[in-house]
Amino acid sequence: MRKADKIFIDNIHNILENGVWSENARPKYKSGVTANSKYITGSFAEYDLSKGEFPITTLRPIAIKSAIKELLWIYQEQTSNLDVLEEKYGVKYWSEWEVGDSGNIGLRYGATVKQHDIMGKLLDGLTKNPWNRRNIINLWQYADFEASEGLLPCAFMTMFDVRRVGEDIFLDATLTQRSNDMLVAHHINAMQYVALQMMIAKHFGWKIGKFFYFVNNLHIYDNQFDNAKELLSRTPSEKNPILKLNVPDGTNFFDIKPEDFELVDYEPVKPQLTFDLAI
Ligand SMILES: Nc1nc(=O)c2c([nH]1)NC[C@@H]1CN(c3ccc(C(=O)N[C@@H](CCC(=O)O)C(=O)O)cc3)CN21
Ligand SMILES: O=c1ccn([C@H]2C[C@H](O)[C@@H](COP(=O)(O)O)O2)c(=O)[nH]1
Repeated sequence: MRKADKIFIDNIHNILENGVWSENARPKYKSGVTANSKYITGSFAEYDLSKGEFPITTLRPIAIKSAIKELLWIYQEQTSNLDVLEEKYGVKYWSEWEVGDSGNIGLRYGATVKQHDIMGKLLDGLTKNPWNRRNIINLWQYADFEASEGLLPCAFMTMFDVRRVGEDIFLDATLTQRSNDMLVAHHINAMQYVALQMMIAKHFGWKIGKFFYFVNNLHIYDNQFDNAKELLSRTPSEKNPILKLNVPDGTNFFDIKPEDFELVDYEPVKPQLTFDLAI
């Protein structure tokens, strides 16, 4: 079985059998009922992208194109404006987290990237000395949290390092996430940061290396148990999906478009599941 499917199945079993229940949970369902979840802490996985190990399950369809568009909204557009996400990119799934009638999700994500010129500084650091060990994206900015309301970032820190093997330079990345709605967003989050890693690698003409994924609180909500059991009853695809970025080496980070990405050999098990999200 593919690594990502095995890890997903193991994580579901682990949460159902060894997880503990949240108390005083923040989110609520649309009905107003508190959304509790069963969770484990300290989940870690390693994927060698250069060997075709991508962090995507085949047990249900994952909205990869939407995930990549959301990522471009954050790191290229550098805005938290929902009109941009919904109208330019056609991604609707953030609307529940609008702050009042502001049209945005607060000084968070893309607005934080812009506020601190995080992407500019990251690319600059890698340009000046690829072997520096300080290539960090940190969206956990307390000053921004004090400046506006809004959901706090979940996938909040990414670190990058280069590694030479013979003639080739590989770019490795670590994504750190404080909280993850596993059935909904585990593979969305992992694959969107793999896409970011691929974009940075292309910008410099490097190869993609390893992707490390750490989640501190990995959970399944109390209204998702039927979905969890349905996923466990399925047989993963025999095919191994691979994400490709079809642009030449050296393509500027900001010139890469959603349609430059292609997910090949992706034949997820259907039908799609539906989720009543914790908001
Ligand atoms: N409880 C919760 N879970 C999340 O995953 C989440 C939040 N809240 N709050 C902020 C963002 C919004 N995210 C979301 C929200 C909805 C979908 C969703 O509905 N996904 C569908 C398909 C969407 C599509 O086709 O565009 C899915 O089946 O995964 C995904 C990510 C991730 N984040
Ligand atoms: O990119 C994302 C954004 C959000 N989530 C999930 C993780 C949690 O279930 C909620 C956020 O609730 P908190 O109470 O702030 O932890 O949204 C995700 O998995 N990925």
